[in-house]
Amino acid sequence: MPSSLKSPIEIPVNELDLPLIDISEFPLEFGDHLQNHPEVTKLRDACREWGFFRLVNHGIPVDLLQKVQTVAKELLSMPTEARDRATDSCPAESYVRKPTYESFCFLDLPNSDSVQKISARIWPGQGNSIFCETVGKYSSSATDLASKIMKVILATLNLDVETFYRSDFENCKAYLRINGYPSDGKSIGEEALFSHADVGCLTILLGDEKEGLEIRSKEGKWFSVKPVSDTLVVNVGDSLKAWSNGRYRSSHHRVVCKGWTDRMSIALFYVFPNDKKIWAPAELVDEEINPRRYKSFTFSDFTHKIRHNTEVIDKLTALERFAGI
Ligand SMILES: O=C(O)CCC(=O)C(=O)O
Ligand SMILES: [Fe+2]
Repeated sequence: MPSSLKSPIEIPVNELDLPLIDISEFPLEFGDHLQNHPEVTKLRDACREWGFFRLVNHGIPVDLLQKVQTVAKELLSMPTEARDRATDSCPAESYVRKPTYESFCFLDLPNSDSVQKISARIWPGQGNSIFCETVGKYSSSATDLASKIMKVILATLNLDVETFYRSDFENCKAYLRINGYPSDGKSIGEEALFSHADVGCLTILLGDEKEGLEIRSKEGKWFSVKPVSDTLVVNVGDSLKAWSNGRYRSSHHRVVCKGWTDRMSIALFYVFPNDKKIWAPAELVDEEINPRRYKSFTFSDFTHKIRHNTEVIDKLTALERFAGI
C-alpha cells in the first residue's frame, strides 16, 4: 500500500443512491424460478453497473451492529502505545498505521484466534472478552450473510446454485478489518483511503454513518455514497470479477475526508482459500460473445504478487495486468 496519500484530488459533484437490495425477499430454497425474481434482476444489474449495492433487511440484528461499532470505536480510541503493540510483521493480521488511516486486520474468521491475539496485545493480561465475543458474533453473522449473498449472485449468473456453491464457494473464509480515519491535519476533499479495488469475492461494509465513501463509475467519474443507517454496503471484489469472467464489476473506491472527526468502518472480506484456483466456469464463457478474459490463478498468487491493487495503468487494473488474457 502506498505510504503517502496526500495528493489533492478533484471534488466529486455526483451523489449516488446505491441500488437497494432486500435480501429477505430471497427464498431459502434456490430453484430455477429464482432467476427471474425481480430482486435477482435488480441485483444482476447492480453487479454489472456498479459492483456495489446496499442491503436492507439483511437479518443481522441492529443491536449487534451497534455493539460491534461500539467495541470497534473503543479499540480505535485506545492510546497510541497500546495500538502500536498490535503491530506485527504480518500486516494481514495486525495493526497498520498510515498517515491518513489506520486498520486492525483479523484473519480467517470466525474460526481463528486472530481477534484474541490482538485483544491480548491491546489489553495486556486478560484481553477484552466483550470485544472478542462481539467481534466473533458479528463476523460469524456477516460471513453467513456473505454466503447467502453469494448464492443469490450465482442465481443472477444463471448458474445452478447448489452445484457451484459447493464446488467453488463452500470453503470461502472471512477477513475483518476495522478502519479508523482520524481527522487530524486532514482537509475536506483530501483522500483518506486511496483508490483501490478489493481483492476477495465480496466485501460487506458497515460504516458509522459518516460520508466519505466514493465509487468510480465505468466512465471514470467519482460518485459519493450517502450513508443510510442500519443498512450494509456490499461490493464485488477482483476474485469474483475474475470468476464471473468479467461479467461483474469490481469497482475502484476510496474514502475522502468530508470534514468529520474520526470516521470509522468495519469491512468483512469474503475470500477464496489461498490455494483455490480461480477459473471462470465454462457456463460463463462464450467464445464469440464473451471469450475467456482471465488466466487461472490462485488467490494467494494474486494477493502476494500484486504490490498495490490501486493503480490503473493504461486503463488496466491490477487484475487485468496480473491475469488478463
Ligand atoms: O471505510 C470505507 O468506507 C471503505 C473501506 C474499504 O474500502 C476497505 O476497507 O477496503
Ligand atoms: Fe475497499
